[in-house]
Amino acid sequence: MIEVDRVGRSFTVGRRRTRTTVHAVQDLSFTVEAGEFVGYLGPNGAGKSTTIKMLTGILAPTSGRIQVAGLDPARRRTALARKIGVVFGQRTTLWWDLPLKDSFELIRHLYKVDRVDFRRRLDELTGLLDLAGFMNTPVRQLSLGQRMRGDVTAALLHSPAVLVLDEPTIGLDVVSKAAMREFLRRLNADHGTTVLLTTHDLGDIEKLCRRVMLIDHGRLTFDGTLDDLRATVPEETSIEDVVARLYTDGSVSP
Ligand SMILES: Nc1ncnc2c1ncn2[C@@H]1O[C@H](COP(=O)(O)OP(=O)(O)OP(=O)(O)O)[C@@H](O)[C@H]1O
Repeated sequence: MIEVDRVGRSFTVGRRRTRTTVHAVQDLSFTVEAGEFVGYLGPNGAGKSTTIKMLTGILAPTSGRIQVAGLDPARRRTALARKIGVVFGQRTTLWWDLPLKDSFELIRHLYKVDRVDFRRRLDELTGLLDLAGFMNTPVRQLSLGQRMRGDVTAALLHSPAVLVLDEPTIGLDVVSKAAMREFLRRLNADHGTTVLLTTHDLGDIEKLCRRVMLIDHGRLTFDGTLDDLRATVPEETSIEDVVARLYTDGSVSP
């Protein structure tokens, strides 16, 4: 479903004499099969957002090749939009001044979702994410947790095969976080939606992901199961300690 083959992305920063090249992602290769739920971890500045922007066609790679749902994201961004859903936890894709339900209606038009399919899907998502109480509320008046549920719904209205999530539980309280995780778990289990999840919340990873990929300084430093990741340290250690050690050492020795 997702194929990343020796991908690099660099940025030129500064002017004239201070001009330097930042290698945000380097020689990155991985494959995600249909139906997988994969966690994508890395310290600040590691290259996670750059990867996600390339997977969704927002940025083109400077080298290598990417295929998502059989399409080159940068070249086929519009076609890909029909097959992929994206949630950036720190930003909203909803219309700030419109009631939530109007945002959804606009998305139906943009994605040309059949009216009957849309109704069915929205009813299902309204139930699962408990949206009914604020469907008529303008987005700017929603709490963070309500807004996030709205954003996740917006990303799924066209029933995409792949969902890419960038910190979907950031700022949520424990109850909202648990509800969001349970929703994502069911989405993957019941609909077979392929999910790539970027988060700094290791609870998300522990609850949801069997497979974890770690990126550091733009390079993949680990790709394996959560158990493999834990096995990289000898004693009984929390996942936080394991990951903190990896971020500090920058390498994994099984
Ligand atoms: N548009 C840009 N121009 C210049 N440098 C950039 C740009 N976007 C990202 N970078 C640099 O590329 C590197 C990777 O950034 P990226 O945002 O992908 O990291 P990240 O893993 O998502 O970090 P965080 O966890 O802090 O969100 C960083 O050094 C960053 O400064």
